[in-house]
Formats: sequence, C-alpha cells, structure tokens
Amino acid sequence: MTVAEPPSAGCAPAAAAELAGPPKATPPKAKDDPTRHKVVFVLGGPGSGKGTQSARLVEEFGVAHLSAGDLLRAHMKSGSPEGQMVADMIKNGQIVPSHVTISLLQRAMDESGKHKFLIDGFPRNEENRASFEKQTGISPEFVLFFDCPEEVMERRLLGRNEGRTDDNIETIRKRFHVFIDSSMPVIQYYDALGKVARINADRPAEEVYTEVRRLFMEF
Ligand SMILES: Nc1ncnc2c1ncn2[C@@H]1O[C@H](COP(=O)(O)OP(=O)(O)OP(=O)(O)O)[C@@H](O)[C@H]1O
Ligand SMILES: Nc1ccn([C@H]2C[C@H](O)[C@@H](COP(=O)(O)O)O2)c(=O)n1
Ligand SMILES: [Mg+2]
Repeated sequence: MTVAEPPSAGCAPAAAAELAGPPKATPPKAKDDPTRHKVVFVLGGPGSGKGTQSARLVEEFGVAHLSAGDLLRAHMKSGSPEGQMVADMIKNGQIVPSHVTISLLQRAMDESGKHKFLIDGFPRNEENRASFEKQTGISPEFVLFFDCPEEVMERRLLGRNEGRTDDNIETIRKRFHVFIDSSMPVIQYYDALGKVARINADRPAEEVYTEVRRLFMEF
C-alpha cells in the first residue's frame, strides 16, 4: 500500500499534495494472499451505535477499529490550515474531501500492524467509496449497516455528552440530511453487490451485539 508522506512543518498541504502528485491506484490482492488487508465497513446514521458496537468487536475479536470521525477529530487539533478546514466542516456536518480522510486511514492501517479492520463511518459518500477502493485496492468483505430511526439517534446524540462540536441539534439535523443524501447511496451500492448485513440498531446495545458478533465468527 502506498502512503503519502505527511507534509513537512513548513509546507502548506496544497503544495505538499502537488509535490506528491495524484494519488496512485493499487491493484487488488488475491484472496489467498496472506498480506491482504481484510476490511469491514461499519455504517449507519449518526448515533446508530457504530462506535459502541465496534469497541465490543475489538474486545472479543482483536480486530483494529479505525473511526474516520475520530481520525479527523485528532487531525483538526494539528493546528494546520487543513486541520482548521476539517474542524469547520465537522461543525457544519459536512463531509471532508476524500484525499484527507483516506490518507489518515491509510496511515492508521499501516501503523496498526494488523490486517483485519473495522472502518467506522467510512465511506460516507460515493467519492469516499470510489477513491478508497481505487487507491488501496481494497473492497470490503461486507458492510455492517446499523439501521435506526432518526428520533432514537437524535436522543442518543443529545445525551452523549462527549463535548463533540457536532452534537447539537442544529448540526445533528444537517448530519441526518447528509446521511440520507450522500451515505445511503453507498449502502445501496454495496447492497446491490449482496454485501450488506442490516442490523436493527433500535434495541439495547447488548441485544444488537448478540447479532453482530455472529457475523465475525469467520472473519
Ligand atoms: N443500542 C443502544 N441503545 C442505547 N444507547 C446506545 C446504543 N448504542 C449506542 N448508544 C449510545 O448512543 C450514543 C451514540 O453511540 P455511538 O457513539 O456508538 O454512535 P455512532 O454511530 O458512533 O455515532 P457517530 O456517527 O456520531 O460517531 C452513545 O452515547 C452510546 O453510549
Ligand atoms: N468519512 C468521513 C467520516 C466522518 N467525517 C466527518 C463528518 C462527520 O459528521 C464527522 C463525524 O463523524 P462520526 O464520528 O460521526 O463518524 O466527521 C467525514 O467528513 N468523512
Ligand atoms: Mg462514532
């Protein structure tokens, strides 16, 4: 896997991207290649329980959990102009350009030393999906889709209390719109390929997990 070097301290992100050139395409690895990375995308609306269920899977199966949102939130604290752009976009419930998120994901995958990954909250739109598959050569083994009514997700997000800049009613409503308009088409894309495991997430977390864990017995 090719990983873009982080921009050096004195180099603006745009200039660094120009120096690095366009992202390279990576051919997919054969199914029986022991170095092949295996990925499950964990998708669902804001507050559907992606992080909660992923944490349990890490505990039981030792897979690596990469939350795109967590990586972006760490990046926004970098103090760089790109970090400020990410902060502004998250506060507005918008989706950050793919090249930023994919380079964070690729670096985290390489640094993890693992080969089985839960990628949580990614891909969020068609651009995320197509760019990731092209640049990494990775298609997901399957997609976990946590299906949950908006009013339940809204209640959970307003009660989360983790100090997130996007857990306020104004941004939550924007995030719901973005989920329906941009993220649902990605779930439909994988559904047409027979890769989506839909989980009813409007149940106690323990009950949801009982169903989720069965899918990982052969992962
Ligand atoms: N099944 C559940 N029942 C009740 N509360 C839940 C359930 N799953 C998660 N929660 C709670 O709901 C809140 C949101 O859960 P979580 O952070 O896992 O969602 P998420 O899908 O990762 O959201 P986001 O997309 O905003 O990161 C948390 O406070 C969590 O404790
Ligand atoms: N692929 C992604 C994932 C996340 N973001 C931004 C926009 C989201 O509203 C925010 C929070 O993500 P979450 O923690 O809810 O998964 O992060 C993005 O732009 N692209
Ligand atoms: Mg989350």
